[in-house]
Amino acid sequence: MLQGNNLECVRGDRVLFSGINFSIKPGELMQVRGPNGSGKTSLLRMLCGLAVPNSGKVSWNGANIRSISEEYCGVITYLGHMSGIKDELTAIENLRIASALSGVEVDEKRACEALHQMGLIERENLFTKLLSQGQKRRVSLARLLLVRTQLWILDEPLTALDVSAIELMKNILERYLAQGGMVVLTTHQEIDVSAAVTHQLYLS
Ligand SMILES: Nc1ncnc2c1ncn2[C@@H]1O[C@H](COP(=O)(O)OP(=O)(O)OP(=O)(O)O)[C@@H](O)[C@H]1O
Repeated sequence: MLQGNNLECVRGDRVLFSGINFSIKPGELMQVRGPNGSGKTSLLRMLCGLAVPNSGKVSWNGANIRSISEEYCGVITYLGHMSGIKDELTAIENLRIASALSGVEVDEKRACEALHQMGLIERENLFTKLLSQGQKRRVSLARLLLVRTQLWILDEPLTALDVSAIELMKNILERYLAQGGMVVLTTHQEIDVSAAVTHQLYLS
C-alpha cells in the first residue's frame, strides 16, 4: 500500500500544496489533477523518492520510502513528463536499455513485440529522433509491458497520443489494475479507466 501523510511541497517562496493525504491499495488508481504549475509533477517526484517532502511522509507498506529506498526502487516504474528516450538510439535500443536500468533483461525479439503491441510497427530500428512525438511516447510506454512492478507512477502518459493509442493505454492500465497493480497518474486529458477504486486528487 502506498500512503501519503500530510505532504507539503514548497518551491521558492510558494507553498504548492500542503496537508495532502491518501492511501492506494492493489487494484486502485489515483488521478492527480490541477492546472499548470499546481504541483502535480512535484508530487509525483515525491512519490518516487526523487524529491523530499517539506513536511509529511510517503510510506510503502507502512515504511517511510526514504528508509527503504533500494527496495522501493524495485517496486515502482516511473515515467516522467518527458518521454525520457534518447534520440540517438533506436526504439529497440531505448527499450532494452530502459528495461535493463529497471533490472529486467529484454532480448531484441521481446522488445520488438512490446513495440508492436504499442502500435509501433516498422519503426523499431529507426533512430528515435526520426519518430514523431506520439511515436516516441509509445516507445516510452512500451516499458510498462516489459517491466512488472507493483506501482506505476505516470506523469502525463497520454501527451501526444492519438485516439487509438489512448484506447490502447486505457486497456493496458485496466489489465494491470485488474491484476492488482497500483497506478498514480496525471493527465490533462479525460480518460475513463475502470479500477477497483479511483481516487481523485485535485491540486489548485
Ligand atoms: N526547483 C524549483 N525551484 C523553484 N520553483 C520550482 C522548482 N521546481 C518546480 N518549481 C515550480 O513549481 C511549480 C509547480 O511545478 P510542477 O511541474 O510540479 O507543476 P505541474 O502541476 O506538474 O504543471 P504542468 O501541468 O504544467 O505539468 C511551477 O510553478 C514550477 O515553476
